Amino acid sequence: MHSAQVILEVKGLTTSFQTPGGSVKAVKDLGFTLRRGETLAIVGESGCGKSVTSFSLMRLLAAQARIEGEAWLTTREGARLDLLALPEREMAQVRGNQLGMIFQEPMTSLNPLQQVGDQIAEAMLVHGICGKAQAQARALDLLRLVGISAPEVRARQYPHQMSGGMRQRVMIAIALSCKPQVLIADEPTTALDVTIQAQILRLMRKLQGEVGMGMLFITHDMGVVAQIADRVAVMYGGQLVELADTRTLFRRPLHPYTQGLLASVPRPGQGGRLVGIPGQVETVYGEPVGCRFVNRCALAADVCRAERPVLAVHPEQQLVRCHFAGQAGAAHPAPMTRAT
Ligand SMILES: Nc1ncnc2c1ncn2[C@@H]1O[C@H](COP(=O)(O)OP(=O)(O)OP(=O)(O)O)[C@@H](O)[C@H]1O
Repeated sequence: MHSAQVILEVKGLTTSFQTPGGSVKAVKDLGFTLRRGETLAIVGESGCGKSVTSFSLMRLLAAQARIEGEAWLTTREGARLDLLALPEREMAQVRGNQLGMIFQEPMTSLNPLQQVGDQIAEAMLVHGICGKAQAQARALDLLRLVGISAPEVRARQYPHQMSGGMRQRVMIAIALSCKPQVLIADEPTTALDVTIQAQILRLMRKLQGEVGMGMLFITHDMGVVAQIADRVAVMYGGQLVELADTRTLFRRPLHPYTQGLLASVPRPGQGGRLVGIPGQVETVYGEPVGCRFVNRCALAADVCRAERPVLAVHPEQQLVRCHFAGQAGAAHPAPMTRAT
């Protein structure tokens, strides 16, 4: 995996919004790489900056958002494009083509008035991937690929005639139709029940293996992370606080926030109470001195209020932003299982 080609390289991504209360840096100096065939999960509680990260990379935020930094995508043809600097006309060609997307609620992304087969074909036509007849034939192949039986019948249906799980499969078919280099999946299974969720995760993992794309998987659910991710980026207050391969992170989380997230995952057969993280994510205005997690952290000391912790490299290439990284020990290592 580690020798595979880097297809997305994000450096210093910072996204801010001007609000009546001041400037909010929803994402601050975020950096990571994504390799071909790799899944990187971005995790954290609501409000930590996951969605702003994905919308910044896709450049789908409202005009008042200010996005800084670099995000280099390697195209199928081998060109390197900075997604944050491309003129909008070129970005529109990249979106849905080199860069696929799936969101939490397919009903808001699918057109309720168009048959699903036509919606899948349209993505290919818009990007000039092939002609109409070929796009329609390929739409049926894609429906089959994502596990929808009787694709000839289903292709003529409208979104409301399908179940939630089936609509999400259609969204995946649309996202895969142009064979993207990178797929951004923002909470794609959150609205589904656990059985369907497991099916969709298995499907995404399988298709990723076949297509070879890199996947940025945004979720707040550590159980889902264990099933799908090769590496995990943990975000808090808009910042990366820990980055490690999934096995290392689950076995030996070093940041108190990651330890708290893992401690709040139910563990079969263990009984006992779930331990939550006290307090909640606060909106960060301006440039606070010190650690953004300080008000919720059991290890907080004077240095945490006075000095910003930097992202430091620990053994096994684990990146951690904490003055006391690992000092609470891997207090709550959670079990790790994979769907595939
Ligand atoms: N348009 C906006 N104007 C001002 N602040 C915003 C705007 N959009 C997002 N934010 C702020 O950015 C921060 C990060 O939000 P974001 O939606 O990325 O969180 P998230 O981790 O994806 O949460 P969720 O899982 O609930 O979607 C939050 O503090 C939010 O209030």
